[in-house]
Amino acid sequence: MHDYVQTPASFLGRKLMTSHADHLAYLLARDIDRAAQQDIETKGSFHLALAGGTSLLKVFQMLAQSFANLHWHTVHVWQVDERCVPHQDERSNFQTLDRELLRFVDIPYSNIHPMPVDVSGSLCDPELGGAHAYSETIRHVVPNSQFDMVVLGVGTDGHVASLFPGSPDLRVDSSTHVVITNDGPANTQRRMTLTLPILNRSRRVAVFITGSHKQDIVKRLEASGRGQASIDRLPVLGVNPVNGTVTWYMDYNAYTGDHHQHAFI
Ligand SMILES: O=C1O[C@H](COP(=O)(O)O)[C@@H](O)[C@H](O)[C@H]1O
Repeated sequence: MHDYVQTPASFLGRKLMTSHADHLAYLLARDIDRAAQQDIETKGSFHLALAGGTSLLKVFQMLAQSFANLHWHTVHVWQVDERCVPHQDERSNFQTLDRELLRFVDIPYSNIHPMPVDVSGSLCDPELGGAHAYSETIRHVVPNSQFDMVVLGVGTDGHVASLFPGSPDLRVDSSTHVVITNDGPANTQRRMTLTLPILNRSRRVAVFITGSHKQDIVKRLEASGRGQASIDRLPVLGVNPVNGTVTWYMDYNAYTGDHHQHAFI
């Protein structure tokens, strides 16, 4: 006897989409494709910022396999966050992005915007001003510094991009768009990351959460209050674009865990 669970259409007041992980990756890739087609038709370009982590691998692969016909030459790809490691390092988010997506699509080199974490072997050296440089590139290339779509993951501790619980970077002023952080757990090295103010300027945000190891964080988010104290504890709660949409994509394992069968309502 299967246990049927109906999932609601919203999570924390924003749209929720649930499915099995593979299908969910397809749905998100399809939504990126649709948004890109719409924006390319109306304004001629599409600025897409992509997070790192393992959950998004399936989405990158899906985009490469099923949506390679998108007009990639008018798409700009940006990074949400990056570890301060060389691009050849397997921990590099850019390496993953390139390996799983960029090398398979027809995107011009000049439309790819890796975070400058490795400048001639100097990794996130504050003297070299990499965070400022990335912020300036965004300001010059992205109209109104407003990404058309940002795709995020969530850590089991509630971190989003490379903004970790308790980080002072969760309280930066609205003009600070890119920072170097060193606030993660002991085993995470320094990183470069977009901040909440620029994420919250985006026109569309997708948050992709899969796997039963994310069940606890989903429950904590659901039970949490709002306000700065909650954001300090669970940074993803700070993603709340005033003029943009947020869609949560959660697979059944992350959302309802042990139940076997599910249905949309
Ligand atoms: O460290 C990071 O973690 C989050 C979540 O990653 P996942 O492996 O659990 O999918 C990710 O969104 C972030 O960009 C990344 O740098």
